[in-house]
Amino acid sequence: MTSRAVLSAGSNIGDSRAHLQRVVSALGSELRAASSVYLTPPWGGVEQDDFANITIIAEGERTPREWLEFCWEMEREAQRVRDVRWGPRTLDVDVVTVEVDGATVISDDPELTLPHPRAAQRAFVLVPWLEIDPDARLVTPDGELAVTTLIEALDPDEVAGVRRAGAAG
Ligand SMILES: Nc1ncnc2c1ncn2[C@@H]1O[C@H](COP(=O)(O)OP(=O)(O)OP(=O)(O)O)[C@@H](O)[C@H]1O
Ligand SMILES: Nc1nc2c(c(=O)[nH]1)N=C(CO)CN2
Repeated sequence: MTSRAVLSAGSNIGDSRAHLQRVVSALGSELRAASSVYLTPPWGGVEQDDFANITIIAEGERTPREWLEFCWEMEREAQRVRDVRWGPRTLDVDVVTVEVDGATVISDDPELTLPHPRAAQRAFVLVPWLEIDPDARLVTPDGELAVTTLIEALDPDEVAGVRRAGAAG
């Protein structure tokens, strides 16, 4: 079984670039592509510092659940404290979507919902993803859509707020 995961990582506490870089490094030979680091205004209505975000493509023999466990492990290592929903954090790693043997995995399990139910609304996920995969597509409740189409549907100010800040690392 070969699986391909798109992961989104964000940080707005501490050395954000270092937190993101550790995720990239931890993937080792499973890393296929990592976007530049983007500085992004906070999404979700909580007043807080801007985030640094990256989107990553990884490939390996992991099940979807094992990709989630990788995300948890990364968050644990960054000593993330669960506090305010959509609030500040040292590191947040989400599984955006997983393909197993070329087919998109669909799951409504609250512990691992796939594709991630809010990814289509998040410029901080989609813009970096497009950088590393110009043909990226996401399965949404409205069908499978090109990431470019999803970005066009977002608030242009939100998209413009996602600023490339240089290579990861
Ligand atoms: N696709 C997914 N990727 C990561 N976590 C998920 C996913 N689907 C469900 N979850 C569950 O969501 C729980 C809460 O995640 P987390 O605290 O990172 O949420 P959040 O970052 O505040 O919000 P959001 O889910 O909107 O990014 C996780 O413990 C995990 O079990
Ligand atoms: N720009 C941006 N906003 C967020 C982010 C994030 O990674 N980037 N993560 C959040 C946690 O769910 C809430 N809001």
